[in-house]
Amino acid sequence: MKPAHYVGGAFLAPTGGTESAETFPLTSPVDGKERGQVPEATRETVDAAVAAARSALRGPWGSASPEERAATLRAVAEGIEARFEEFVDAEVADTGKPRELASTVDIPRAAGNFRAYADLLYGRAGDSYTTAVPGWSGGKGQALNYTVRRPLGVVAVISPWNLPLLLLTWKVAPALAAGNAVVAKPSEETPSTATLLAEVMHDAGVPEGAFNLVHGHGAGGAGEFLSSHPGVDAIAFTGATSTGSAIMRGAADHITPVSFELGGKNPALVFADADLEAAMEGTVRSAFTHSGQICLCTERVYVERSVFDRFVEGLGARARKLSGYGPMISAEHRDKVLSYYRLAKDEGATVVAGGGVPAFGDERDGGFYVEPTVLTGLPHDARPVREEIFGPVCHVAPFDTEEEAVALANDSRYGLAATVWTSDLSRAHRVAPRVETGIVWVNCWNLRDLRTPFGGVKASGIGREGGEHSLDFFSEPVNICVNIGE
Ligand SMILES: NC(=O)C1=CN([C@@H]2O[C@H](COP(=O)(O)OP(=O)(O)OC[C@H]3O[C@@H](n4cnc5c(N)ncnc54)[C@H](O)[C@@H]3O)[C@@H](O)[C@H]2O)C=CC1
Ligand SMILES: O=C(O)/C=C/C=C(\O)C(=O)O
Repeated sequence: MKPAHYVGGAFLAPTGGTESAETFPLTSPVDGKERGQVPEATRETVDAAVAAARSALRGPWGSASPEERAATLRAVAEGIEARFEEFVDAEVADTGKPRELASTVDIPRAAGNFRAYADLLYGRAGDSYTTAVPGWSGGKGQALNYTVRRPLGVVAVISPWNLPLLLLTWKVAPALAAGNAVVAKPSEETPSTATLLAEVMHDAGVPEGAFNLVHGHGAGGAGEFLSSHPGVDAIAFTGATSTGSAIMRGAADHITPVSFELGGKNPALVFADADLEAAMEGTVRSAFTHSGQICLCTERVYVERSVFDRFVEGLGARARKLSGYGPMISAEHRDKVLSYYRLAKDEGATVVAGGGVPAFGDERDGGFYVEPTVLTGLPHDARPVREEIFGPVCHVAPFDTEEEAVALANDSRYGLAATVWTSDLSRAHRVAPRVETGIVWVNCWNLRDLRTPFGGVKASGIGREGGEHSLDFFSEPVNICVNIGE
């Protein structure tokens, strides 16, 4: 399968139609070798995609009923499931992530995203108020106010490389459910499952122009052309906080609304009363799943002093035993993560586990792997403790009081997700609401119910996605006031 743009219901050959001959190489993170070429969308291709989306809103897609839209979403979910292994192969090839992760999380969740929003469409209720008509308005009796929701129009979806199909569909599904037309731009590192999704959309009979796909880079490329496009009515983005700022600057010219899910420096608080084995196992998952390349991953662990040594020893031993993990997405990202490993050592960190590059003695030595790493001993203001690394690494520090634990967790520019490990129910309910993040897990991590609000505070994002929250973002409430007289 070759990555291709999908515009107005047609796949564009890299050298045909409005497309230029420009392509860029796709590199395998597993062995560093080139795996193919990806077309780079020109400004004209992005214009064509936005125009196709606009025209779909005037056609059958724009007049489809919620029931018809729900049926379309279900057909897409079934289409993904029918080609499940192809999707898994493509996601594994692009990211190098363990096959088990792609087949138990990424691809099932992508189909699940379409099903969840098909179901949610049936549960939507609107406001309705009966209002007395005041004498000063020249009338009497009553008026009926009710609210309908109108799609925003053409929605740009810009997604990252870490959970490529999961995060793309997490936005595309509610955007379509709400009746919008979409132009999607996946990460340049991971174009394959998005192209398969376009094939599924095509085969499922999604009306032409309702879903469009353009490939290419971000700054100065397809991402920027799309997010600053005057024909785009809303932008949904997941990725780096710095990219969010850049997109916001472009969006400002057209007052385009944004939904942002950005970076994190997520804390875990481990109290002495916690089930320590469960906390260690949970932290291994939260710090090292997908080699730490999930925005929800734990990078700061605060442990009550009386159990600190035991926790560090247990976490370090588990980290050293990890095998079968995947690589960083690119050489550039590997170098970034390794620069933080070096910085931590230079700043006096104790390396409890990892800290370098693994040697496999096979093709993976040409890939972009780094070791799962546990650090201690850095001051709270050290850069590796404050900045998002986005790799398989966490720093563990002790605390003495609940107050101090909460203060340490909150002393960050980010506020995406936190985990609290305690067996004291009162403490759990006391601490969780005081942690300044959009999501707090108690005695678990990344346990997801797709109806719940998902997103971050501070530099971790703007708005919430999930369930009704996504449908609210992707539609505009319109109040209709009818004078019904006496
Ligand atoms: N969910 C998260 O929080 C994620 C955070 N990151 C963080 O971002 C760092 C860099 O990873 P990248 O994939 O390069 O993330 P990124 O934020 O640069 O890219 C995400 C998406 O935005 C697009 N993009 C980049 N610059 C753009 C611009 N100026 N205008 C419009 N679109 C633009 C990219 O092409 C890609 O589709 C990582 O090291 C990590 O720290 C990366 C991926 C996910
Ligand atoms: O929606 C999920 O379950 C996971 C979301 C993860 C991210 O947003 C991320 O890693 O970027």
